[in-house]
Amino acid sequence: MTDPIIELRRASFGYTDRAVVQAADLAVHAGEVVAVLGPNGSGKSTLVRGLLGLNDHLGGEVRLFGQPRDSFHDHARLGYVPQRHTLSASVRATVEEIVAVGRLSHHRWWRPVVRSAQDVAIIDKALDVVGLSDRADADVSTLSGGQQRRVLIARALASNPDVLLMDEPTAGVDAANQHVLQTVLARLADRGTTMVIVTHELAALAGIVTRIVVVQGGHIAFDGTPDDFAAHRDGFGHDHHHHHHDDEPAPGRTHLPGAPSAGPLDPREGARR
Ligand SMILES: Nc1ncnc2c1ncn2[C@@H]1O[C@H](COP(=O)(O)OP(=O)(O)OP(=O)(O)O)[C@@H](O)[C@H]1O
Repeated sequence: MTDPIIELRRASFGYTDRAVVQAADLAVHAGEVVAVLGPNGSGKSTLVRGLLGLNDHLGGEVRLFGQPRDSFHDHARLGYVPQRHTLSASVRATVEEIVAVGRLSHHRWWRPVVRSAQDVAIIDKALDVVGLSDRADADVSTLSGGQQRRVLIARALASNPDVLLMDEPTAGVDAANQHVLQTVLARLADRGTTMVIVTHELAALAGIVTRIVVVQGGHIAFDGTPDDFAAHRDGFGHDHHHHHHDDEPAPGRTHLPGAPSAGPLDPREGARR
């Protein structure tokens, strides 16, 4: 078996000297799609950000692609879509320009950035995967929140990462756009993309997820297959049923078949076509 892409051994992460995630053991291998579940404040974001080096590493080991994280510098291999992040309204850039930023990590900083034919092809492909090819020249400030999250996923994809880490990619997104995002994630899973997805919406990822990790009170309380999870879920005190307000689909709404075009459920979209 090859080295895990991500490996934590008794790893603790937190903020200054407060350990939020404690003694976490986790190994993610190529091709896995891992859903990270758990109640609000349990430490899911802290875990994902911690393994990326974005908060304090307070103990244990973190290895990326078989190397200790401190000696790992090939950051383009990790794509990260942060939580509740949309693009600032003050950004004056087109969708395509934002996605092109994902290519920067493949250019030497001391050379002028000239976009190669390969860059262009990868950018086009990333836009296609998230269903935004037809909006490539649109100003990002004119896109809905859900579309902006898809731009950020495309930007992460454009760096051709070996693993994509996403923190609640469907949070704060309306039902129609959530369905589009689900389609995007399913397409990525079909292509064999390794993913770690923090979510409160496991049902939306059914059929995609190969493994479930539950974080509770800063500890990994469960790590197993979706079948094991289904068999054990009553042991988790129903915490994972705790819906995040942002992620809760609007009552009475049905998902539109035939994504990726978000369609008439999002009035903002229709107005702009
Ligand atoms: N930047 C920060 N500085 C200090 N404490 C923080 C910071 N970010 C998070 N925390 C604390 O860490 C704990 C875990 O937060 P975290 O965001 O990891 O939880 P989560 O499981 O991702 O929650 P949610 O489902 O609400 O996104 C919380 O007690 C939170 O207050």
